[in-house]
Amino acid sequence: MVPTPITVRVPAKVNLHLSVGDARPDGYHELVTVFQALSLTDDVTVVAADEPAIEVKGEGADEVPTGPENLAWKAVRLLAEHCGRDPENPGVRISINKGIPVAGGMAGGSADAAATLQAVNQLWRLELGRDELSELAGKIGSDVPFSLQGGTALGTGRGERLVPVLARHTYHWVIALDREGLSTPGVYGELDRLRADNGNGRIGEVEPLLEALASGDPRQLALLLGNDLQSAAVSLRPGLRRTLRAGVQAGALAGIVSGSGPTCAFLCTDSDEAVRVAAELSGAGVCRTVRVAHGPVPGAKVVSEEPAHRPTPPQVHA
Ligand SMILES: C[C@@](CO)(OP(=O)(O)O)[C@H](O)COP(=O)(O)OP(=O)(O)OC[C@H]1O[C@@H](n2ccc(N)nc2=O)[C@H](O)[C@@H]1O
Ligand SMILES: Nc1ncnc2c1ncn2[C@@H]1O[C@H](COP(=O)(O)OP(=O)(O)O)[C@@H](O)[C@H]1O
Repeated sequence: MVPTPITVRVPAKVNLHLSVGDARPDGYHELVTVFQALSLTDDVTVVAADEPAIEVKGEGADEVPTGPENLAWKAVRLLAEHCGRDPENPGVRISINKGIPVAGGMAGGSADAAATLQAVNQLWRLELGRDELSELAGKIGSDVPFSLQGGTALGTGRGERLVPVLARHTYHWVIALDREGLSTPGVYGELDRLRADNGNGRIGEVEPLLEALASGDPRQLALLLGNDLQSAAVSLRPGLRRTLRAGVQAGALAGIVSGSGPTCAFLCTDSDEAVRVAAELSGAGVCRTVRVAHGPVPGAKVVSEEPAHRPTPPQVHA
């Protein structure tokens, strides 16, 4: 029988609010964050195969590991252990098509892990429920549970404890990608260093932002976007200051570094304005490339389940 591949589409995220507490004894920082899933996506396809393998295509594919460090592999191994299969020989081939910038603070690796959990759950007919998958997701990385869930959500703990948030509106974003990524632990470490040196300021409470999301007014939301990691990302990549300024000068309501950066996200009033801001920003020469996106969008979702080699349909000639 021809094996049936399963493809899951999974979104990037931006943190609308990212409040970072002190480092915990385990090295992680206590967070209060609001995630929003955006329409930049990766597609992850899994198929049963004698020889396990991983293939990565699309934007930034060269920078993504194809060995055991790939978070998609970690997801397969974890799921294999969980259901009593051999994690060394799970019999799965994975193909990742990247649309989410790599090492950009948009949780691309986490997204691939979430998509793989979802896809392999279906491939092996495990029927694990949402809560069980989310618990496994949290073992892979702090952002993985959100990539599964999508939408808009409040995250606490390491970011893995989630509560959905009411968001009444579709928000329109311009995403400015930088030439090179930043390391997440490196940015957290830089924040600790800045705080030890000068008591670096902290963003306010999350409640006003939650109220703005409930109201659905992008102008109100724009005033409340905040990210404690932004100063650390800018300290490591000073050029981001110019990018953030250029987006607002181009007409965005506000700009923010996405998570640990260096991607910058600009909130716009509507989709036409986002296209206009994107065009102007791409001409300003402050970033590698520019995308438009909207959110919230759903989390990891199966988009196709079809035979790998579909018979060619008969050709009809006019
Ligand atoms: C900063 C955020 C914001 O959503 O994402 P990115 O912007 O990088 O995508 C996350 O906190 C990143 O989450 P994720 O990328 O899943 O991180 P993990 O694999 O769990 O941890 C990688 C490293 O980041 C640091 N880390 C992560 C989460 C956290 N709450 N405190 C931390 O200090 C630790 O040094 C940890 O070893
Ligand atoms: N499937 C994957 N896609 C992208 N990066 C991955 C993947 N698996 C592991 N990585 C590693 O994770 C690092 C962080 O990538 P990514 O998750 O895209 O960014 P961020 O943590 O900034 O959101 C990359 O530099 C890469 O080495």
